Amino acid sequence: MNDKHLELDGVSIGALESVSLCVRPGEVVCLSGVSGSGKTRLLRAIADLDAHRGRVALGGRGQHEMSGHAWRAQVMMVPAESQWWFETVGEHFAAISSAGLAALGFEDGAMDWQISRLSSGEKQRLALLRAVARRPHALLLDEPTANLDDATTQRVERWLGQLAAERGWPLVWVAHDAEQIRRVADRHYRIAGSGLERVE
Ligand SMILES: Nc1ncnc2c1ncn2[C@@H]1O[C@H](COP(=O)(O)OP(=O)(O)OP(=O)(O)O)[C@@H](O)[C@H]1O
Repeated sequence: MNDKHLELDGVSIGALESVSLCVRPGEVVCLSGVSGSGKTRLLRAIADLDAHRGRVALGGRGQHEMSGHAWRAQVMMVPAESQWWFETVGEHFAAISSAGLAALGFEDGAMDWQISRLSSGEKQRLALLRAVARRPHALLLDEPTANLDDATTQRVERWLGQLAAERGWPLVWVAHDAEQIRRVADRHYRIAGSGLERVE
């Protein structure tokens, strides 16, 4: 199990200035804010996908002490719109995770599906499974249930919450839905102006 904290110290990107935050292993921190307030950009800064100022570290090791590729293998972002490179689902996975597929409402046969046939909700769930299968040490989720119905949303929430606790991931979860935030968050911050404001 991972025991590494994800730390942001004075991170600035776009309109956000000097954001500092520490997410503990197994802790779910939700980020909300109006459209365009900078939630996605902050996740992209944490994943070292966009240029930013300030320090981001996992377990005391700074983002810039390793290549972007090595960093993102540990601090993995699942964007709102997933990218797929091969023709079938299974080609994106090193091995079949029957338990993971079942937890997300799929049978093993889903590995043979063509990417072109996937619904947005199927893509979203399979992108989460793909990220989890790569054994990250921290996870950044951008509206991971945006395309899902209520029952599936809650199934995915339970699955992610359990995995974060079991594997000790610091988890940053961008969400809009207040009910969802109440269900999943250990802490909740709203983007207010150029910073984060704690919501109790
Ligand atoms: N690469 C970029 N360079 C400059 N500005 C950008 C860049 N990417 C996004 N922006 C702008 O930064 C602001 C924040 O964008 P961001 O995607 O982080 O918003 P968000 O809070 O995730 O919004 P939403 O809830 O609509 O997804 C927006 O005004 C957007 O147009």
